[in-house]
Amino acid sequence: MMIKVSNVSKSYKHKQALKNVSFTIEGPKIIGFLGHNGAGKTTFLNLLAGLIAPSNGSVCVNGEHVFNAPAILRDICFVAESGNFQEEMTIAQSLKANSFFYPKWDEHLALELLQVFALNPKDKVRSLSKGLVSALGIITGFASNAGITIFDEPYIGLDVAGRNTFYDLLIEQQSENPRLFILSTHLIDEASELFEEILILHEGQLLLQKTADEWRQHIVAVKGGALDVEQATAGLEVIYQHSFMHEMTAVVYANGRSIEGNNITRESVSLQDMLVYLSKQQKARAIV
Ligand SMILES: Nc1ncnc2c1ncn2[C@@H]1O[C@H](COP(=O)(O)OP(=O)(O)OP(=O)(O)O)[C@@H](O)[C@H]1O
Repeated sequence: MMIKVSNVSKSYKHKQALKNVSFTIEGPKIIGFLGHNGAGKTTFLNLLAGLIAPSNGSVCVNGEHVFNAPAILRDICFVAESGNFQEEMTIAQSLKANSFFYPKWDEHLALELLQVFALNPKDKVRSLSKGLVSALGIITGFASNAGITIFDEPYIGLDVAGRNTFYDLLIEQQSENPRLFILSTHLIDEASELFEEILILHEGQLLLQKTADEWRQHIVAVKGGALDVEQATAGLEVIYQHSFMHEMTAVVYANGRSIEGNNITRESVSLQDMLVYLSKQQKARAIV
């Protein structure tokens, strides 16, 4: 599956949620789609699921626009943050309705996962706790077998055990039946080992797109005296830079180059920290 996003902007009445965003993702792969509150993640995921149209630009899957394209949408399953289920249906009815919609639906997996999450198929969606609605979303997402499966904050209300079950399922499904999974979550460090590629949005703009290897091996925080750090990182892509007195921290994309110098330290950067660095850098740029 290939998603091509070209110059996409999306405005609501008083708010521009996405600003000229372009990128390409190719799967199968597990993608981490990250950003602070209000960054535009859900807006983009709604666009990708064909639920809303962009104000400008295009979102294409395998070369076709997703908006108003019923055939493509049968291969894209969007599990929304709030749980997009009919409240009056029972769990069994909800799963049945989805099985009619998604041509590659895996009934056997759906039944197995009902037991894993201890859901009673006769219960009405309306009666479920937040965690159990999340479980129903997780079951629907995996059983849909859709080429693109999107989980937007899939485990609200689920405890650690439930979240670990989700992570295990994601790994198991990706090895048995590889798909393009897109996962948007605030629990970044918890999920970061799963991601094969990361996209970070900030205030409607794409700040970073890197594979997990690029991020783990090549993104480095260099700390030390300002002149030493500047010298050691000269010519590299700077993700974040901050000086205080004569000390400096620079987070750089080393791209295979070794970073040498006197009186400097080099540290790897967790994904959670990178998100913080990126948004601080954006704020600093906005002030300048
Ligand atoms: N239907 C809407 N009408 C008006 N503004 C909206 C609407 N949906 C989203 N927005 C605004 O667009 C911006 C992006 O929102 P969006 O929900 O896409 O962000 P997000 O990254 O998913 O945030 P969160 O992590 O908090 O869910 C926010 O400022 C939000 O208030």
